[in-house]
Amino acid sequence: MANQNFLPLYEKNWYKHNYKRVTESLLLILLLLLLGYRVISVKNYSFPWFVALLCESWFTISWFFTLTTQWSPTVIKTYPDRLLQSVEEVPAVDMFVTTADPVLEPPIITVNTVLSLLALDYPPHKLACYVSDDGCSPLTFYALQEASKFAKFWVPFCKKYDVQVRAPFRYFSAKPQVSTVNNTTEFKQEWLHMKDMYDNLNHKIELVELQKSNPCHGEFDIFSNTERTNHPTIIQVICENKECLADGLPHLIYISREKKPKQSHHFKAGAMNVLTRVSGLMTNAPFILNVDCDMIVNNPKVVLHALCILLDSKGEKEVAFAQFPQQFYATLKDDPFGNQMAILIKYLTAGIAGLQGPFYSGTNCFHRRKVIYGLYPDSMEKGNSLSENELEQKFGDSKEIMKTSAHALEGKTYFPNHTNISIAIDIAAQVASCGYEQGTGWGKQVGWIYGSITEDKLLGLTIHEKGWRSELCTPNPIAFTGFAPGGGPIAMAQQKRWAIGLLEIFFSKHCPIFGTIFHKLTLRQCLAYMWIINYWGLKPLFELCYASLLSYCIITNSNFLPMDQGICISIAFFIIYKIYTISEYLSAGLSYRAWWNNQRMSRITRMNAGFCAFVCILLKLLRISDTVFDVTKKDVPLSDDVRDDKDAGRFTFDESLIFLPGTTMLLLQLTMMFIKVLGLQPLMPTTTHDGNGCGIGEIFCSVYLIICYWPFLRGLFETGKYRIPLSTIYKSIVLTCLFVHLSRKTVPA
Ligand SMILES: O=c1ccn([C@@H]2O[C@H](COP(=O)(O)OP(=O)(O)O[C@H]3O[C@H](CO)[C@@H](O)[C@H](O)[C@H]3O)[C@@H](O)[C@H]2O)c(=O)[nH]1
Ligand SMILES: [Mn+2]
Repeated sequence: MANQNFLPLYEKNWYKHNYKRVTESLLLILLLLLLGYRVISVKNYSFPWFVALLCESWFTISWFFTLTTQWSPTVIKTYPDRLLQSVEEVPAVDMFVTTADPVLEPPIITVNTVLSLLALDYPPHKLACYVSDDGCSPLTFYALQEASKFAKFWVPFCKKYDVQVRAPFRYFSAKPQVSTVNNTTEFKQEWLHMKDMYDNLNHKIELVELQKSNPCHGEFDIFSNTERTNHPTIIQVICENKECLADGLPHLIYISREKKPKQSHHFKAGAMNVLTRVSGLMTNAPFILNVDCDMIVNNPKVVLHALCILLDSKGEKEVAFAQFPQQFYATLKDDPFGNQMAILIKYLTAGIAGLQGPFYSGTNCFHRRKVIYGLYPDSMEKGNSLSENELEQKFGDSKEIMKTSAHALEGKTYFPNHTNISIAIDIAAQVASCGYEQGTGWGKQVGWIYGSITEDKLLGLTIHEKGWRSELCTPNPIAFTGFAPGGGPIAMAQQKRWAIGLLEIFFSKHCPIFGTIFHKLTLRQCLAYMWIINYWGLKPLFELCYASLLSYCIITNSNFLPMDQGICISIAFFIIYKIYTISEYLSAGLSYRAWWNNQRMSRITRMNAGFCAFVCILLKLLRISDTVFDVTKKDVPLSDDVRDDKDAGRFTFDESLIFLPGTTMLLLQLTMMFIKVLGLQPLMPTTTHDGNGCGIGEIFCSVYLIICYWPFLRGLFETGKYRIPLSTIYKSIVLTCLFVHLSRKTVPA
């Protein structure tokens, strides 16, 4: 199947940001200077001085992670035309969609994602779409059935008029694009007709949702007496392209794996493993695309772009997966919640792509099935034939799974009876049961690896550790777009989950440092993994500590920032860093406002989510409580013109403890200002050093922090969901008093 031509199917170009590199190095030098200054100025030695030294050392290490990660960015260009010329027949691709809760993830969203997949520009008989429903919801099933009926009209319409965005809610939310092809009455009529049909579909799904009348009759019988956490496996073939028609539709299969109460289901990773096995029995495609239920296809040629990488003669031997970035639709202006990650994608992700390859981000990714089955790059050429015994140990005792897995590992890409999907259902139900994985390699050496709620990073890491590379693919138009949760409890909980998951990886045997020492993770890739673990999980603690130090110094009238010329280093760092980040935003075509919003939000999210994640990890390490994957709530997207809503960019709060660190930090800084302004600081402590009280530097930082926490400051006085709940405020007051009291205790009378 490899590309016979000599022309590569994709090209990779490294580019240099010289100016950026110089600034980054300068910042590193300044940080080192500051550390050096702290160490040599013996006369300043004091408790705050040492804590500051510790935090700043960590910030220096963090900066080093960032610097190496974005040092050598790359961009690749794919050539789908060359691909089509060089292969006789394109390979099959299995597509996985996961959904977990019909309330948090309204079925209409999943339906749109599925429709955008069914309408891909790729031979439909080579595609199969598997939807995993961890919610075991008849509504989701019903919605998919209706969607499949609608798809019979929608897919031909999209292909006929070469529609770009094939998720109807996005397509109909914009005005129809007028071009010469579609500026006809015929098109206009069809457009109206399709819109009518879609509205009808939407209406039907909403109606069932409203009536909550679970349609538990006929085909829905299977859902009677089921509970979300207690039900047998349900697998239904919603649409089967039996004759393998090239103008038919892809197969569509609904799967709700067996659940039993009190059994660990491993959240999304568990769902992905069931999907892998069931699809292995049914279609066993050599490539797997997986998306979250809200990640719609935005570029119908994605499969071709991904295959350019995976089928390229070099890529075929080295590249395990092709990752597309996570980008978002219907985004708010100027990124008020700092969650659009534009800068992260532009600089850091591109930088990682220049190393061993981008992290697997859980969605928008094409995997090789054999790599998921545990293949090493060295076995790629000779193939990997396992004995009967080994197969059983790894893949479990289903004869069919053993057979199909062996096929996949040996690279026999076409499953012999790929038309007999319905026949496989009974066996499929068996491999989707909760007991199947017991004593097998699933979740350990095979499939999605268990042990972290950011299962994506963990799987990607184990693949990189085997010596595989990965590639980042950024076609134009953007490949996939998804839903970005706004600012407030939902986003905060998501950030916390990421932080927890990354810390879980750090504190496990899969820690990237071991990956470099004992396996084939390259050093710089290890540093890139350390960058992400640090950014979400570790650094927030030091930030919090640094911020508390500020308050401590103001209360005790001491200082931790240099009082002499040393302060120039800090000031220079602050100014250059700010200019550096502003220029990053401006050169990415973003505004000052977007820059400021991101600066501010990164203080807020890091401290709140990061600190809570740390507490959760402590509880886990102490075996007091385990971590859970809380699904992010997704809203049905509004059309483009409705989203100028003034309140959309306002921060919201709820009772959750996640806002406690931030609220406390704000109250603490405000109290400090009061103490300072009213002159309530203790007199100059009988210091051992030169005895300067707290200086202008501390005051400046404190004011800066208060400005960053503006949404919280407003939250103290707002109403409704924009208000910080009183219970949180009370708790923060108690903590603040405690902090002030303890700090004062340390001052000798
Ligand atoms: O028990 C579960 C929990 C979640 N999911 C699915 O997992 C996906 C991601 O969940 P979401 O709540 O949207 O989390 P995000 O934080 O938005 O997801 C990001 O982070 C996750 C890891 O924390 C990755 O798995 C995702 O791919 C990545 O997009 C969704 O399709 C869910 O339906 C399940 O199938 N079963
Ligand atoms: Mn999501």
